[in-house]
Amino acid sequence: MVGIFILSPVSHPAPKCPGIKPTKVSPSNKYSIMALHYYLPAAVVLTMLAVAELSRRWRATRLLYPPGPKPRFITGNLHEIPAESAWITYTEWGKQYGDIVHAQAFGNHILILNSVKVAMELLEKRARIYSDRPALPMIPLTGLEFNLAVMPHGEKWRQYRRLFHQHFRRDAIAAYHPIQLRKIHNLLRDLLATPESFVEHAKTLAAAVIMATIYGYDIEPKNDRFVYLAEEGIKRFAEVMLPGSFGAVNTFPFLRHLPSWFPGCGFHQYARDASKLLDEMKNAPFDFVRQSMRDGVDRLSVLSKLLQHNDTHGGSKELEQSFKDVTAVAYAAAADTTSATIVVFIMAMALYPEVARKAQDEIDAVVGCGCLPEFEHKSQLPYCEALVREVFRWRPIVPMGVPHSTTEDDIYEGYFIPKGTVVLSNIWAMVHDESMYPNSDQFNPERFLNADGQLNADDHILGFGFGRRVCAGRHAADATVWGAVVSILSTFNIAKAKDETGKEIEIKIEFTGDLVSHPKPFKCVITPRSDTTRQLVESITDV
Ligand code: HEM
Repeated sequence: MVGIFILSPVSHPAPKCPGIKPTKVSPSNKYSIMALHYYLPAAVVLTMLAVAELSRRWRATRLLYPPGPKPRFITGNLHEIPAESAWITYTEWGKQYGDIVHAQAFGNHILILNSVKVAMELLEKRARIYSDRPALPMIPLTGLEFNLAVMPHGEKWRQYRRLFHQHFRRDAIAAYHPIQLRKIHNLLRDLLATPESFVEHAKTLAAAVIMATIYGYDIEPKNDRFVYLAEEGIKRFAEVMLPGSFGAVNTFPFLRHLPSWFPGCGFHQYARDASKLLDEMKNAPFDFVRQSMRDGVDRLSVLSKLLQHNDTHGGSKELEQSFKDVTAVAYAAAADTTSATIVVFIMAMALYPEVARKAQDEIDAVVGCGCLPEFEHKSQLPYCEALVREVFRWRPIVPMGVPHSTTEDDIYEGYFIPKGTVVLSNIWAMVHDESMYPNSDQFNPERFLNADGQLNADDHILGFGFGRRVCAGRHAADATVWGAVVSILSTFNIAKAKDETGKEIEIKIEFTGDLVSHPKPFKCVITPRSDTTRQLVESITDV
């Protein structure tokens, strides 16, 4: 508005000065005066705006970045950032520099958030500018743009996220409880048959639940084609996202324009192969559901519901594509994370048998011996709920979250955070913050209970991330993990394995250093609690 007023032509009366003869105005002079009247104010305003912007930028660049290790010329702090388990280094930096740490790599800014407080301040309260994802060149090259988890914070992401929300929000999850329980009961049978393969069984459970939920598809016990495709797809995703393998092209985007025969440009071939595989991963289960619909088989799955609705409302091919994308992402995001969390639970129970016993006493008192727990029992099992919260806290399996990035310059507590900064939530540091979780290395469900044994208010599972990009499947994940925990505890004991001399074999608490950090192989013994529970598991028929 101010600009419109200033730029409006103003009519000035000619000056009437005695003794001074008015000069005749030549056409060129006339234009100069017009220019003076009309354009000068505009030029002044534009100059003022430019100066204001420059001074804002100047002030911004004069502001300090948050504290952090001193960067080297050109490479920044790259030499100090380990390719694996970076959260350990970042937590050390947190102790030295504080809750918010700044680092650089080849001119790219990295911000590490080491406390819940700053994560809430930036990722939740300032979500408008902290909800983007870093744009890695390998993402479009491999055709991974369909993945909601790496999409930029724009209209397409909103549309996909809404679709996801419709089917995975808290009050939609109850519809999947029967599927979850059916697959969890299969897990119990598998554990009875081959307890030493508990990691494989946890993987099968996670894959089976999500495949049945989204495609209405019951996976084969071994060598399932869809599971194979999905696992290969997840591998490609992890390889593309991690700095190691494609660090060069992800750091120097111009490299993607070099031809594939150019030395060091093998990533083109990799991207082409990955793209084919990802297409197959999306298309194969989609075609299966479409074929079932043509055959008149109602698979009662997320995808068939979406397609039926779309077909009856004359929906578009574009929408159909979005359903294909969203369901494929659900599998990719759910399988690895859920199975790793269940293995963390098994590890914790072998290490802390007294915790398992307390939970078993609670289950026996509420559910009764000879019965398996149901989701209806959840509210009566506060200790078990606290135990599940502690599993998520004790060893978060996505310890660095998924990187966010900023879409605008920002200033936080006097520090300058430039547009395009990669923001990492160091969930590992947050769950080991001694001021929030004393003796944080101990597995202790009581930290989530009040003195009266009821749950306290700390129900924010930090392991699911923050803000608008918080895990879209967290309610489904929580339900599968809860169901697996109480069902296993109600029927089995978990203990450390023993060597030939009868001595317990210590479990090393070691994890892989990937985006999804899995427990490294460990031994434990899983045995039925009693003859009754053995018979109970044997009597499960629906495989
Ligand atoms: C124990 C299991 C799981 C854990 C620990 C976990 C953790 C996470 C984390 C840390 C993020 C990133 C959050 C952020 O950017 O701040 C995330 C994103 C996501 N998760 Fe999960 N997740 C789990 C299971 C699932 C399941 C079962 C599904 C689907 C049914 C799912 C779907 C997603 C999706 C779609 C995103 C991307 C959200 C976006 O970028 O907008 N997750 N998850």
